[in-house]
Amino acid sequence: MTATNKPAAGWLQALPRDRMLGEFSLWSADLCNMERDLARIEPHVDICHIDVADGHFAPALLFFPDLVARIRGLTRKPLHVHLMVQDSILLSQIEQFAEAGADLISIHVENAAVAEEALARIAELGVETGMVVRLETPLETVKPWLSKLAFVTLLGTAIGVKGVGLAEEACPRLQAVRAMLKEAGLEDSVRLASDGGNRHDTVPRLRAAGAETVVLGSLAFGDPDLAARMAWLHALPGPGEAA
Ligand SMILES: O=C(CO)[C@H](O)[C@H](O)COP(=O)(O)O
Repeated sequence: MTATNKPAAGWLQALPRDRMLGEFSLWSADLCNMERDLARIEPHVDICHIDVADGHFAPALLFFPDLVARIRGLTRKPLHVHLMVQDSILLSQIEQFAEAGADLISIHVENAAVAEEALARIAELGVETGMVVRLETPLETVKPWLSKLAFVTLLGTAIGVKGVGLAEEACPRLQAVRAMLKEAGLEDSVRLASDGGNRHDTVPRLRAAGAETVVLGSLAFGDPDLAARMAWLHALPGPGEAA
């Protein structure tokens, strides 16, 4: 595959709305065997999720543009870049990850001081716009931005960690944002995602609370049967649907 494998404009709107989608977090791939793992997930994954962290905004140092450009050449699936970086470098990171081939770039609501310019730039670059909310951040902070977004992600754990369980408040927070979207008439235009703590027992609860996509780390890369994992995910009943 080559860089020409980038999905066409409108890819996000073309994804089904009547079933839960699976984003796979490439942080949980075998980092020394990324090409092998990308080939294994290609027939199954809905969106590839790429965490970028600068060691300040979030504790880890994760992914960089040249690596994402290489990944772009190895997959036809959409690349969602989740930027966990300080305000001062946000715009430059947006430029670099868009150039590398990102299809959706999410910034944090906690980047509020530069968020307006950042979201405008993401859109100008022809990339879908997303925003992520840390677990401890009040949900009202995302409300003013909703009309500018195609994607909202709520963290279900502390920022920038993996291997930890879902926080109790994750499901009520999803329900609250789902209600906010409905009230604003944006339910059909903004997708709601949950990132962190996604396990076999927590994902059905997140789906019932209104999550439309979940970021899977070990639940995907540790599963020998991805076809069955995705069939399970796609069949989970949504809010108000019978189990
Ligand atoms: O992006 C993430 C954390 O920010 C993923 O949720 C992370 O890769 C989770 O891994 P796991 O589900 O194995 O804990």
